[in-house]
Amino acid sequence: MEETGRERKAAGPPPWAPTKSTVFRSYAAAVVGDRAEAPSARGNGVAARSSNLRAVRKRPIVARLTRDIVQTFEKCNPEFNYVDSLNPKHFLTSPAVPVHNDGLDNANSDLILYVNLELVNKKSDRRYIVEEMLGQGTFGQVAKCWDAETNSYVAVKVIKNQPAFYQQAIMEVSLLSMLNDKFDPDDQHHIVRMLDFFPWKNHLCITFEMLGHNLYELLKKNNLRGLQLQFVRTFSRQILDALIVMKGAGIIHCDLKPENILITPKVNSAAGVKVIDFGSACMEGKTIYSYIQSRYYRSPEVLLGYPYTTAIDMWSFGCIVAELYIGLPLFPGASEYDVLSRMIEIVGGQPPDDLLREAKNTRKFFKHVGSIYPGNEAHDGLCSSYRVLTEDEVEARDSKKPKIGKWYFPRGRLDRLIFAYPWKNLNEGNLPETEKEDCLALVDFLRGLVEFDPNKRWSPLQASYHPFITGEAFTGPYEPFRETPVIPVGRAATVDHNPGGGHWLAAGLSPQVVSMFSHASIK
Ligand SMILES: Nc1ncnc2c1ncn2[C@@H]1O[C@H](COP(=O)(O)OP(=O)(O)OP(=O)(O)O)[C@@H](O)[C@H]1O
Repeated sequence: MEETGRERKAAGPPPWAPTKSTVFRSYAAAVVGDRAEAPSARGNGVAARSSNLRAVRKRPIVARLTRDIVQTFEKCNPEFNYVDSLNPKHFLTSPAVPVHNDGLDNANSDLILYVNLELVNKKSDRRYIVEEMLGQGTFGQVAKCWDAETNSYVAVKVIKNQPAFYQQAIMEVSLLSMLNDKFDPDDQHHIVRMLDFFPWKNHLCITFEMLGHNLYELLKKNNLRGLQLQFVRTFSRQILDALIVMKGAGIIHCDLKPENILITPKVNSAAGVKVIDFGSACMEGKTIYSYIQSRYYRSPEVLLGYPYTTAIDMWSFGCIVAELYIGLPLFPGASEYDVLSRMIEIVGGQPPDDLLREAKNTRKFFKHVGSIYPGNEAHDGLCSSYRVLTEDEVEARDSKKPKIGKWYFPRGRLDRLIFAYPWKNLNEGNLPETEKEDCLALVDFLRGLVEFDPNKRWSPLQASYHPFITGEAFTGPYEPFRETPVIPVGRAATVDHNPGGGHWLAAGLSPQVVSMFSHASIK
């Protein structure tokens, strides 16, 4: 049941499939008061403050004292000759021991980055000067660089020097160029902008606009206490906007999580976010890998090995919305079994029988018992033929206990959880009317996202009409309009008409996005 290397291999995982998440350790350490030692989810412990001259610019006193320091030395001593190569390097990559690629790469095939290293697009002669590390991930490293041509900072992702990573990075480049150029030419839909890409010393480098902290970092800064509802709403609306565009393009992100949603520099003092990291993305209908998504945000159909669609991103999105509100991941399972057990306990019910019948991994988690198990009875009045395995049954089968993580919030159903937050033993009755309505709307919103059945789970467009998003009064459970199957615009030949466009505009969608979804009908 655990994610052993052998199991990953058997499932035909891509080399970039998420490794055991360190996020949980990070949260756990933080929650038990060991925040100082909590490793960053992105392992950017090597990120160092640069001491180079460019960085010095940011500190005015030091800047004044050291400005033109080389020229000053030269004036004092005509013999003085500054040689860049003798300057001790301030390494940003860890480990920085040269192993491969003529000593340019470390043992992990990462280019050894140091302050002031130049990454050059030889075709355009555009130079990016490395300043500090922003993050180290599965694919490679992301460094903050100075773009001398535009006099601005950019984020450069330096992909590992290995063919599989290179190939998948090419996919990232092609999907993102399609999203940027064709689906979001005016940069209105909260998707990161790719600015450039080029090979450098056998590494593919992808340049992005420079964004701010990711949402996990934001929650950490807030002591994992969750955000005010207005920010949860604003961020949710913007992420949905990006998801609408992605679904229209037929692109599944496959790794939506707080670390991949970055805060944008404030425009008119308005808070904003953008979706990043299309390094695991694929086209709908061309799904190759079964081992995808980070564990806490992994959808039931991916856990169970069932064919997946853009609906898996909506599951992850639901997990993110809940996490933004409560400050902690909704399903921080230590193993896939633990994640699924938490889903069943928090959401209530279980995946539908037809999914369990067809999924490849059902036997890892469920026992076939005949039509007697309550299963989804509370939802659809039907008994299930499948019962989830107990921990003892898993242990007896695997000869080891399944890994089960701690619970950092009160156990119970989603509605109780939202109403009880911030765990002050509140119940619905204690809340002021306005907050109660907000909470009811949030619970109802989440209900449509963390829905076990991918066919019933709301699409991004359907979710975008929920009162939690539109800000309309919440008067009762939301019934989404019926959406006819959409041929993703990425594959459709033309977009010819726009039924119900006016209505969609009322939901705050731009005419451009509305025009992309001319295939949906509003009932
Ligand atoms: N445009 C950007 N601006 C600022 N920081 C960025 C940018 N892009 C990435 N980062 C930082 O680098 C981290 C890693 O980026 P990204 O997720 O693209 O790399 P990755 O190798 O695919 O990571 P993972 O293996 O975790 O999926 C992000 O969480 C973020 O903190």
